Amino acid sequence: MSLLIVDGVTLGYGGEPVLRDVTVSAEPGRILAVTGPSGAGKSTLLHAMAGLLRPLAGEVRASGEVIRDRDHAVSRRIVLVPQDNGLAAILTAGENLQVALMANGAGPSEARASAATALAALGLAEQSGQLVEELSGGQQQRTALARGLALAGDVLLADEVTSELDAVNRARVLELLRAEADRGAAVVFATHDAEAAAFCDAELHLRDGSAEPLAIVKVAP
Ligand SMILES: Nc1ncnc2c1ncn2[C@@H]1O[C@H](COP(=O)(O)OP(=O)(O)OP(=O)(O)O)[C@@H](O)[C@H]1O
Repeated sequence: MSLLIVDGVTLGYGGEPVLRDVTVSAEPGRILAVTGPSGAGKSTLLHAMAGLLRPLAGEVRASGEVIRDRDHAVSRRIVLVPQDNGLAAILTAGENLQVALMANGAGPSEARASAATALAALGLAEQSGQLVEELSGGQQQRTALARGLALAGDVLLADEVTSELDAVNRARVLELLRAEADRGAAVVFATHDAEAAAFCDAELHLRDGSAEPLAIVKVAP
């Protein structure tokens, strides 16, 4: 399992940096909440952790290795559940999981079984054969998380994975994030939801405007 370290990272898209000099670590067995208002840079930080966005300064390391790009992050078993779900709309829920699992080295029958288990854990057993474009927003969100959990990575980066869920499913997702940490993964959870953040072990709060220094407002003992 990997310790993911963000070390003095500055991130941006060409203009003023979105985040400056951010340092934080995501530890195996723990859930780190990344909070802050809309536009504060939560997704930007997760994208850098996932190798999708190259830092302007500083570095992201997993188990001591500097993450170069997304392919490298995938090889270090860093799994991203993106805010927009990233599902293929013309495939079924089950196929979305199976394709990802097979790309990750599973054989077809193992992929089918793991996909079924992960969808069932999210209450989506009945939806496995349904096209993603026919699923509700919340069902799509749960399918994307099921795919991320099925990949059983060393690091799970979950971007706003409860925003479209009712109370029952939100509680279910938080329990599954906890189980993922208990399995030994380092879990990073970007969220607007203060109650969900309180469920996590530590919190990194990003300030709007982002020129302000960042504060870790809660760190578990
Ligand atoms: N691809 C991009 N190109 C240019 N600017 C971007 C890009 N992605 C994000 N930004 C900008 O970076 C800033 C932070 O965006 P980001 O999506 O990281 O915020 P967030 O905290 O995740 O917001 P939300 O809670 O609304 O999802 C915003 O000002 C946004 O406009």
